[in-house]
Amino acid sequence: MTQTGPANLHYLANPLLNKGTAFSQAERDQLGLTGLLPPHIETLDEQIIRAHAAFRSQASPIEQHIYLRNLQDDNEVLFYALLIRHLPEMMPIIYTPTVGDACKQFSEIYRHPRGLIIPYPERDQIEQILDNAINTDVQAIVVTDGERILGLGDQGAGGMGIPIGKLSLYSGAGGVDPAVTLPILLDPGTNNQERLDDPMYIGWRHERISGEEYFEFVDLFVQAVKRKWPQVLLQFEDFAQQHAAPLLEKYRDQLCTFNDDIQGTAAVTAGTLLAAANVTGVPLKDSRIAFLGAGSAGAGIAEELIRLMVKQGLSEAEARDRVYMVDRHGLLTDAMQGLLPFQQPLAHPAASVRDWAAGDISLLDVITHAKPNILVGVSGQAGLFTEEIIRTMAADSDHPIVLPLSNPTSRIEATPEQIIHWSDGKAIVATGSPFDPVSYKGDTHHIAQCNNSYIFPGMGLGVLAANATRVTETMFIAAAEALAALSPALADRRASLLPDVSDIRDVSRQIALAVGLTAQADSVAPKTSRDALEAAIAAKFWTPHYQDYATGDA
Ligand SMILES: NC(=O)c1ccc[n+]([C@@H]2O[C@H](COP(=O)([O-])OP(=O)(O)OC[C@H]3O[C@@H](n4cnc5c(N)ncnc54)[C@H](O)[C@@H]3O)[C@@H](O)[C@H]2O)c1
Ligand SMILES: O=C(O)C[C@H](O)C(=O)O
Ligand SMILES: [Mg+2]
Repeated sequence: MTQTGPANLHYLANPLLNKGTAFSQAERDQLGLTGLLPPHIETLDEQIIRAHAAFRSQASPIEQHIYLRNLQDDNEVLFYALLIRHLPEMMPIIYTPTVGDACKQFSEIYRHPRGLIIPYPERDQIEQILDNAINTDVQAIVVTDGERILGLGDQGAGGMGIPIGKLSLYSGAGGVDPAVTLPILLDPGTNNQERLDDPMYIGWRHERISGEEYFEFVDLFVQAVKRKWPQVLLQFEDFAQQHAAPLLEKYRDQLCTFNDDIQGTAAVTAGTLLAAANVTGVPLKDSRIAFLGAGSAGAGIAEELIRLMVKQGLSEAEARDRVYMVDRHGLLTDAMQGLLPFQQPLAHPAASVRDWAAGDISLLDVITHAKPNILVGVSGQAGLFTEEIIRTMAADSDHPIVLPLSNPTSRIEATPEQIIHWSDGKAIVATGSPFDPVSYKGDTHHIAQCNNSYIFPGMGLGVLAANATRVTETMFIAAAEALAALSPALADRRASLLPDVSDIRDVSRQIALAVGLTAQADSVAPKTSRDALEAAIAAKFWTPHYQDYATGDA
């Protein structure tokens, strides 16, 4: 059937359908596209080369981000084909750290609609808003409310950059068809005065609603999602500390959901530390672990490590005794006022650490007295791992493991270069944001990127391929163990603790298998054979390719 007039826009304006210069002559004839496109018909490969040159010609990472986001809003097949071919080069642009700048500048760089925005004043219309999604078969949602964007705090509606970036990795790293993904921003206002004062701010210009009103708003959203897409996987991302854990507890048994900052981070860190244990020869159960930052990520990681230490033979009390959480007011103890419910089980008896300091027990006090061999930074504050802290730690440990996980790069607790120099080359380092290898005294230290991006794409693929209805803690343990088993450091102690980013699609497939098998064992997914699950993962795994609209071939 030959189409003429505006109907052809259907193909050009929908990024899930558009092929740009790759529309064939037959398609151009049939869809009424002749004259709208330059005459030279390109292959996807040629388009990738041209798009890569254009990407390279951008003057700065944020310009490159803007370029890629525009390409994504124009032609998703080309965007993903380009991204997958150049993942190590482009991941830091569409994701951490550049996505942090994109969130800060979201209003200035806003070009096209993507996903859904649900402002608080429109809370009575959530069902209609969900109906307006351009993709109807929605299987995976990432939602944020913009309140704790990386370590950059409240970015209001600018937080939308994060669900967009995370879902780009669902498809780019996890093989989930972009047609089934949906980024969502809940906009309950912002307390970021700079945004409220900015005439260009595109969000709801109002201070954040809070308390009961806030939880009711989120509940209206979750219940509407459950009604419209009962099977959907709902990933919560970058919610503030006072909301993240309560929302997870409230919804984890109501639908297929997880909190990436709590659970995804826990799994990637556990996987990194299981791999590190093979390098150092010190099993996790014999480690002592200090955290700077006892928030969503810190507590999530701590609880996961405790579960693993118990699995390795410790009692829960023994495992808890090995974990030290330091926050703004020092080491968490049971004498502290105002600990949040999720922090309380991680507090040490005050009596057991009474002699460590006269007042608040600092991280340095913890390093001095507890002599941890593992130090994790999830404070969102730059520079807190001082030279004295690292030197003190290295003096007591042959292989100190130091993980400054705060993102983006500007928030890191200490750079790999600093840590390796201060520890005289002894430290094993992994970071939340990407870093180049460090040379020190003739050795090259590879810096793994310990970021939940190694987990959530495979988790998403596994949940969808296995038809899981819930996300359990054991599924995250399985993901951590699968990741650790893929560590290049198993074969070569000098290699990175985690697989190269260029291998992340294979990593995601392996994690998906482990997650799917565990979902079946946990009875949250229909039982199948391992072969059938592998086949389901392979069938679900999307690679960018063009459909032939002339013949109807997919
Ligand atoms: N690498 C990853 O995959 C990954 C995953 C999740 C979070 N993160 C990063 O971790 C950081 C924290 O995230 P979160 O979700 O836990 O946030 P959060 O707000 O829940 O927790 C941060 C905690 O750090 C504490 N803190 C702040 N300043 C401190 C100081 N000077 N000394 C000690 N503690 C201090 C806060 O009181 C809070 O409890 C962010 O920068 C985030 O980007 C990284
Ligand atoms: O987004 C990231 O890079 C990791 C993590 O989810 C974070 O909030 O820092
Ligand atoms: Mg996050």
